[in-house]
Amino acid sequence: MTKKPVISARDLDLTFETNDGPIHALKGVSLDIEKGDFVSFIGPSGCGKTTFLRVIAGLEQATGGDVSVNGMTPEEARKSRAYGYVFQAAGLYPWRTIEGNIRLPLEIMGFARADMPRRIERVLKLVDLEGFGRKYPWQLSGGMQQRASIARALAFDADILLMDEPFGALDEIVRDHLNEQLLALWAKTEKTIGFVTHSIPEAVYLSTKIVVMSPRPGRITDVIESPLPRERPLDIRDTPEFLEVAHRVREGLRAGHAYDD
Ligand SMILES: Nc1ncnc2c1ncn2[C@@H]1O[C@H](COP(=O)(O)OP(=O)(O)OP(=O)(O)O)[C@@H](O)[C@H]1O
Repeated sequence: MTKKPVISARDLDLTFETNDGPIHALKGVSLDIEKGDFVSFIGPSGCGKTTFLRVIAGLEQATGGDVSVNGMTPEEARKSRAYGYVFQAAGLYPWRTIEGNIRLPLEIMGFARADMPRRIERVLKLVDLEGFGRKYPWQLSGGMQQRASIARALAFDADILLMDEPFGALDEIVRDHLNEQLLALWAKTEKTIGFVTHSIPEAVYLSTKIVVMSPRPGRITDVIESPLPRERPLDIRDTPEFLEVAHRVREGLRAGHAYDD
């Protein structure tokens, strides 16, 4: 049986018209993401990672090509709450408690009030923040805030989670811990995840598929299907298989840079 991709991009182009002339942010981008895939987008600054994620999310419109998300246009998918989106900065409202922040999208989407405490409890548990719902964001560490923002993206049960460099601002130990927790969460929830990162080890550790991108114009230069098992202890990073994938990503990034000179 062939699986139908959850997200499918065909020959995407996106040119931003700016005062300094057009910027070709995406060119000829084609990719299939299957249900339950964990796909990382990696590449140098300006290669279009965020733009691609935003096109999938229906927050940006491609100027050419096609995208489908759950068989719908990105805009329809956005309206039908097909995905949760986690931004670079946790972006929690400081005047709302953690519970209040998680409740916000549920309020906007018109979920039944009576149902909210149960949902909030469940997602706080998923990100290991039980008991922190009544705290304010400033009472939590950076890593905990980022987990709270993941909980907010999970609260309305979307099958797809789009994450734009969620752990970029955190120190390495915290990041390792969150990577482990994210993998556990992914295994438990069977979500399809699109994840932007600058970090080779992070991309290799997390992903079933690694998409290497390169700038000017932003395009995909390599798609690596990970040979690593889905269950991954942190020390898998010392295995020859892991290092081999990391090497291929690094080579891909290097080739993209050479093109740039
Ligand atoms: N709204 C916009 N208007 C004009 N240009 C834009 C806009 N958004 C992005 N760009 C440009 O498109 C290109 C791709 O940007 P994008 O943010 O997608 O890259 P990125 O790979 O995510 O970079 P980073 O790793 O630094 O976040 C860049 O040259 C950027 O300046």
